[in-house]
Formats: sequence, structure tokens, C-alpha cells
Amino acid sequence: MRSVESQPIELESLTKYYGDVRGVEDLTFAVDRSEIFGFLGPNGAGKSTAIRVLLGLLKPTDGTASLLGRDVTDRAELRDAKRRLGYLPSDVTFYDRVTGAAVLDHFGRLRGDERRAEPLERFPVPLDRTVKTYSSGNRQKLAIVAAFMHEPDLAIMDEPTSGLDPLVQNEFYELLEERREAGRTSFFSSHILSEVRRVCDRVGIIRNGRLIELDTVENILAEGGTISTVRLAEEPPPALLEFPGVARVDRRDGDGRYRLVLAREFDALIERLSEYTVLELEVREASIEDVFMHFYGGTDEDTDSLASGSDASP
Ligand SMILES: Nc1ncnc2c1ncn2[C@@H]1O[C@H](COP(=O)(O)OP(=O)(O)OP(=O)(O)O)[C@@H](O)[C@H]1O
Repeated sequence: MRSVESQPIELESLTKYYGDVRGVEDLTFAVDRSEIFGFLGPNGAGKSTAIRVLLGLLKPTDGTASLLGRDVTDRAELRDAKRRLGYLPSDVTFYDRVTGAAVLDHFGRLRGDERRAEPLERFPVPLDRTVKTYSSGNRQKLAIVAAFMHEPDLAIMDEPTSGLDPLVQNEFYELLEERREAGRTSFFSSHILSEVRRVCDRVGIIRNGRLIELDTVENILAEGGTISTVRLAEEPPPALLEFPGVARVDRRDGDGRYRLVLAREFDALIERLSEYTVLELEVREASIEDVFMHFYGGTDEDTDSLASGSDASP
């Protein structure tokens, strides 16, 4: 067992192979106390694998993983950590034939804690009906109540808002923000970039099992620059619109507009555009989708060069 200063989640060179199939490879990062940490990556990137290793459900092939300072491969330490852990799986399955109340009784007994009134007020479910009759949203809400009713120091969640309506999603984000205020840590995987933008302090992005980005949402967005969309009477080849400060230029198929990703240096843009007849011009901040698509698209070679570079930022 490590010292009390250990971070709530620590992964060191974590590698997990399923036979020859790579789950995650050489994953090293740590999540700070009271942080809301988003774990992102395309389908099959290895998010669930990392989460399942953290929960002790899979044995690492190599490297180490700890929760709340406890080694997850040591049964006694893992049991100890789990008392202060809330877990929300991606595929919520309960015994269907019991009522919601019975499910919460079960989890309450497991953790020796029954503080369910407050979470149930926020995420109400029909407690006296059997879980079989629940909608998928109600199942998810029941899972949230079960995961949070013992006010865990650390919550690990696999796509926690899937199936929730927007109001309930909002309630969930507020719960995470209150947990941060109280010094509790939240770690979750997500494909929903708007929620990452709204609640996450930092994100880690994995692809092909490797970490390719680790930074604050603010920094990642700041590096994303601005997006200019422009329509020109002359329709020049996109390469003619490139100048220092432009990260990329694309010409859209449908309407012939050009899309430029550029740093916030508008004089150069205006100078270049002055050579043409500008029919339309829009300049906006890069959205989180603009910025993050960079990490999702492209080829595996792109990813490998990103991962091996000294600076993995875009
Ligand atoms: N039980 C398993 N046996 C063999 N290969 C597996 C197993 N589970 C996952 N994999 C493989 O490991 C890799 C990582 O999968 P993982 O489910 O961890 O990705 P993910 O990031 O959670 O994806 P998603 O966003 O689709 O949930 C994939 O290539 C997947 O096919």
C-alpha cells in the first residue's frame, strides 16, 4: 500500500493484451484528487479495457494500476479501495426480477451504507417496481443512485450519461461539480464532447490503446485556434489560401466554401483574402468537435507519430 499522498488513480506503463489483441499499451497517467477527468477515444481504443483493469476485473499483462493508493492486483488492497469507490458500468445489468428498492438494499448492505434519500430525490426511479419494467433511462438512474449513495471518494464511470434525457444529464453534471467542491474525484469515459467541454478539468485521449493527449480542456481548445469559412468568386485551389498561421485549408464539396483552421492572426487572413472577391466570411472559435476530431480521424501512422512525439498536442 502506498502513502496517503497517492493520487486517486495511477497507471504506470499499463499494458493489457487479450491473447494477440492489444487492449491498452504502455498507458501512464494519474488523476488528481477532486478532478473531473474525461477519458476519451474512438470505439475500440481501449477505454473499457483500462477501466476493467482498474476495477480488478482484468489482470494487466504488464505495468501497474492503483486506485486510492491501493494496488488493484492485490485482492485485499482492491477490496479496501472499493469501499471508497463508486462504479457505473456502461452496460447496466441488474437482476431483473427484483424491485429497484431491493437493488439499492443489496448495494447498501455491500457497502454498509444507506444514504439513498438525497440521490433518489435527484434521480427518482419507481422503487417498488421490478427492474424488468424499467426504461433504459430509469435503469441508468438506478445505477447512478447505487454508485453514489455511499458518497465515494472516487467514481469511475463508463459512458455514464448514455440513455439519460437532457434534464437528468444536467443533474448528473451538477452532481459531478458538487463532488469536485467536496474534494471527490470523478473519472469517466465519454463520446459526448459537449459534456466533456462542460464538466471535465482534464482529458486523456487514447487511440489504438495508447495515450495520445493529456491536458486541460482549456489548453486543448486554446490550441485549436479559430475556424474561418469563406466563399470566393474566383474559387482558387485551397493551397493558394495557405499562409503562416494556417494549420489547414479544406474546400467543401457541397458549396465550394473554404474552411481554414488558423491561429488568431487575422491581419494575414485579411491580406490574403484581399487578393480575391470575398462573397462570404465567417470567423469563429474552434468548437470542441473541431478540435477533437483531429484525434479521432486520420491513419494509425498519424497516431503513432503523435504518440511518439515529445509534444502530443495538436
Ligand atoms: N474480451 C475481449 N477479448 C478480445 N479482445 C477484446 C476483448 N475486449 C476488448 N477487446 C479488444 O480490445 C480493444 C479495446 O477495446 P475496448 O472495449 O477497451 O475499447 P473502448 O475504447 O472501450 O471502445 P468503445 O468506445 O467501443 O466502448 C479492441 O480492439 C477490442 O476488440
